[in-house]
Amino acid sequence: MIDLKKDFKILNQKVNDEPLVYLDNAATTQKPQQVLDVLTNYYEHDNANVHRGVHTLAERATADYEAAREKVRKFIHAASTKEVLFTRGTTTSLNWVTKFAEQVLTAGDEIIISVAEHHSNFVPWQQVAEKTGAILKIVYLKDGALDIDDLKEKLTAKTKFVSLTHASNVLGSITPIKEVAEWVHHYGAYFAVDGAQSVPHMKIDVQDLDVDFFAFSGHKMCGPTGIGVLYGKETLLNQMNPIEFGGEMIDFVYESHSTWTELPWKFEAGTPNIAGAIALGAAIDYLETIGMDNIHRYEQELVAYVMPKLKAIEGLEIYGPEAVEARSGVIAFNIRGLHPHDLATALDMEGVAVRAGHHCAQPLLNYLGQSSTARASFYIYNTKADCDKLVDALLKTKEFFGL
Ligand SMILES: Cc1ncc(COP(=O)(O)O)c(CN[C@@H](CS)C(=O)O)c1O
Repeated sequence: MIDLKKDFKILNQKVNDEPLVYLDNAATTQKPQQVLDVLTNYYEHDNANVHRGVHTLAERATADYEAAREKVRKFIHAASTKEVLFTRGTTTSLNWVTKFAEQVLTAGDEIIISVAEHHSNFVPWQQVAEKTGAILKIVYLKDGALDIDDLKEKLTAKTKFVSLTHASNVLGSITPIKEVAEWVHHYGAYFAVDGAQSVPHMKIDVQDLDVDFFAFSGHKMCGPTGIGVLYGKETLLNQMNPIEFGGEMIDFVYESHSTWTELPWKFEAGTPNIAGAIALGAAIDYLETIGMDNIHRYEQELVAYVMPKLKAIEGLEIYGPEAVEARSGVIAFNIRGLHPHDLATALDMEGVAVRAGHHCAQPLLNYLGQSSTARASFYIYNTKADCDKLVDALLKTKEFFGL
């Protein structure tokens, strides 16, 4: 991978007099100049509301907005732009899926999620189970990843929804979505996938995976915050009631009732995040220039490089699958005798930015017997020198605390 840092001015700064080493990409990624320029250019030259005006700027803004939707469609290989809904991000997308679940679930139906889910794919399902009387079943782990046998055992004729993360934001484990989809559909259930930590890092083909819903966030893939996507099969989105009501999503408003417009706009009430969507399109262009397979391969190279060095640090415990090829670029770890927050603070003193906490995955941390961990997460602009700086800063931290 060529050194991409030149596209990311933000990375060219010192933190505590040390060069910044940004390793918190699972939280949010940095934005290349190419994306920032598109965002600025939109506001400087094309800004207007979409689908509502015939004047030139409105036509240009609408064309740019819908071109971004087409870029998303192509990026995830959806069959139609009708299946690409712009949302605020993964959390909103998954909440929308549970609104559809509320429509179709009845008491006694079963929902399956895993213990490794992010809160945005855990709490909404708790809520919909409570509202509908459906039963929420949890699948557990084996060797640091989803236990497929446990999933198969828990699938029954009563299973109506399965919702799983494609890649864990803590374990770095990657779930075999295509295999799971076959099992889920064999039982006649719907399958939703949380793609927040997979879409930025690997090629996604929603038709090949045969998922019913797929959610992801723009800010985790070089795009701005506030824009995300919910992919849904057209047949299901046509059955789904609108989530928000108002302008744009209507066909006709009578005094007595209203009718809805066609997909995808049925789900886009009000003025959308026009600039965010257009900038997400620019982020997709940027990532496609590098190539998603190249990105996945490069991240696995970094993980393969750093893992032995981390494992050689006495007292450092790593969570997640052993095999590098079963992992994304997320590595959660703890050092015996050191609170993760103290560890992350000490690393920050060395210019190294990692996350510490429960990573919005408290059921998982509890299952691991931990209240919190530190977490390093790599992306396209990280280098082996960044890996070496992480290891060096960890050793200095251990020395500082006399561990
Ligand atoms: C697997 C997974 N699923 C959903 C989300 C939510 O994404 P939003 O863009 O915030 O809606 C995230 C975001 N995880 C961040 C913030 S907690 C992390 O540091 O791990 C995620 O990792």
